[in-house]
Amino acid sequence: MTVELRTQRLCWQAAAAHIVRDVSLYVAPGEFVGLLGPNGSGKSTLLRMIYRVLRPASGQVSVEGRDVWQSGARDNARAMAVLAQENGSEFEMRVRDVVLMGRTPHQSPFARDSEQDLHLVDQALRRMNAQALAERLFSTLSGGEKQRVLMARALAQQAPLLVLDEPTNHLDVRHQFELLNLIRGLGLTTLAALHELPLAAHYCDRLYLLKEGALVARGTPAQVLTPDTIAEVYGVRALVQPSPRTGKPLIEFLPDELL
Ligand SMILES: Nc1ncnc2c1ncn2[C@@H]1O[C@H](COP(=O)(O)OP(=O)(O)OP(=O)(O)O)[C@@H](O)[C@H]1O
Repeated sequence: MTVELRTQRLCWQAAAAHIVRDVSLYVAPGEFVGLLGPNGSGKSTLLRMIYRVLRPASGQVSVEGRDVWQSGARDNARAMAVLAQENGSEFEMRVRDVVLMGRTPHQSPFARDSEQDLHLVDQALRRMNAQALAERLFSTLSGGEKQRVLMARALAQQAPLLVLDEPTNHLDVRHQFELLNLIRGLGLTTLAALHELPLAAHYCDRLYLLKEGALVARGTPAQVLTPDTIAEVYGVRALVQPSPRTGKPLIEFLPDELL
């Protein structure tokens, strides 16, 4: 099953500051959409309203037409798996039990973990190449290992929608590719905040670009990742040309020519 995600005119403010302004976006069933923007542009705040941690000042979030803020936490957890930025590094739990938390929305209260739950946990750990960590204490893992385990927890949840806040954070280059290949291969509806423009260009079907809380560009990677837009939003000069191999935008940053 795949689902669609829609936000309509989402706003959030802190004191008098408008942190997210009027953001309407759409992720089609099975689409992998990237959310880009500089530090502090509002990506995490927007995602937190989508995954129902931060109540919007105004606007709506709906999954398959159902308003997430009108639905229960359990229904939402079945529909949406989340990789948040605050990564729960305080967990004093075995890795296997952290991943098992992903099964909670499917379990009835006080029920024991089923064979199916344990099987899905093993499968998710294998997919994230983290089986060897299963018996370790989560708090003792490296940053990248934690990230892979939390991604395994999101996979074990078997939700049709993934909302990911910087999923490649802490990952080395090979693990970044493995994770993004995996996400693309799952074919789930996915919205991911990303910092690495070259990765977004290669992996995402479409992109939304935030600046100071508002959307300033949307479209395919080739439409969004132009030298002018990168200069305007990030203050960095870049050369962009289609890859001879994939046709997707190849970005060469010019780090000595900051604007
Ligand atoms: N509770 C709050 N009170 C005041 N300001 C806040 C609050 N939460 C977020 N902000 C501010 O809102 C802005 C957007 O923050 P947010 O974390 O959404 O940005 P981001 O695009 O995810 O940034 P980064 O790329 O650095 O992770 C920042 O300037 C942040 O300091």
